[in-house]
Amino acid sequence: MSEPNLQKALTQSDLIHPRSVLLAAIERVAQEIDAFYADAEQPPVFLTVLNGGVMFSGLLSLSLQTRCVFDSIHATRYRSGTSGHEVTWGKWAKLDLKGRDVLIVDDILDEGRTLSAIVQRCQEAGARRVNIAALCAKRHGRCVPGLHVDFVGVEVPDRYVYGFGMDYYELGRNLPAIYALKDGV
Ligand SMILES: O=P(O)(O)OC[C@H]1O[C@H](OP(=O)(O)OP(=O)(O)O)[C@H](O)[C@@H]1O
Ligand SMILES: Nc1nc2[nH]cnc2c(=O)[nH]1
Repeated sequence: MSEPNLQKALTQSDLIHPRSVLLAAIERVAQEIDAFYADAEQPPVFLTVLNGGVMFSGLLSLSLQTRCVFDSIHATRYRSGTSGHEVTWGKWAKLDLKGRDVLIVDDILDEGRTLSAIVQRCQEAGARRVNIAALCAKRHGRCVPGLHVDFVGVEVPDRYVYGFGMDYYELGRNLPAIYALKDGV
């Protein structure tokens, strides 16, 4: 493949969700999360999944009333490309998750293999309750059976998407909207 070119990719993509729609969705998700944790006995662990979850995580956390403690992990399956492989772990949480409520915060639910692996590791670490917030979820029937995402911002089509944290060959993460490559690109 030739050097990835973001400007060219944008000409071969559709704008799916503009910034205004994403910001409104994040506000709604924050309210849902606040309602969910209203009776929590201890601050949940707000666990950001690097790298793509960073923009969603930052905006979401600033809109939450819930008092949280913050940590992050890095899990990747796409390794700077547009197709998935097995999950590779970078960093894991520094906090002890034993007995804690954990809210996993990620950019996208696609096939759900990354989120499934993260949930499993949190459970193995002794988390009391594990829930998931994702900025977007892809519409298709290939998601890991049994995986439940509790809080979803927006749906995206079954195409490669990027922007608002998500990369196109590591480019475009700071585009303030979500784009999808056209089929066949
Ligand atoms: O549902 P799946 O098909 O498993 O894919 C979803 C995962 O893919 C993305 O991470 P990615 O591997 O692109 O890593 P990055 O966030 O560092 O770019 C995203 O952050 C999810 O964790
Ligand atoms: N950037 C990006 N990362 C993903 N991880 C899983 N699916 C996708 C996708 O469509 N785009």
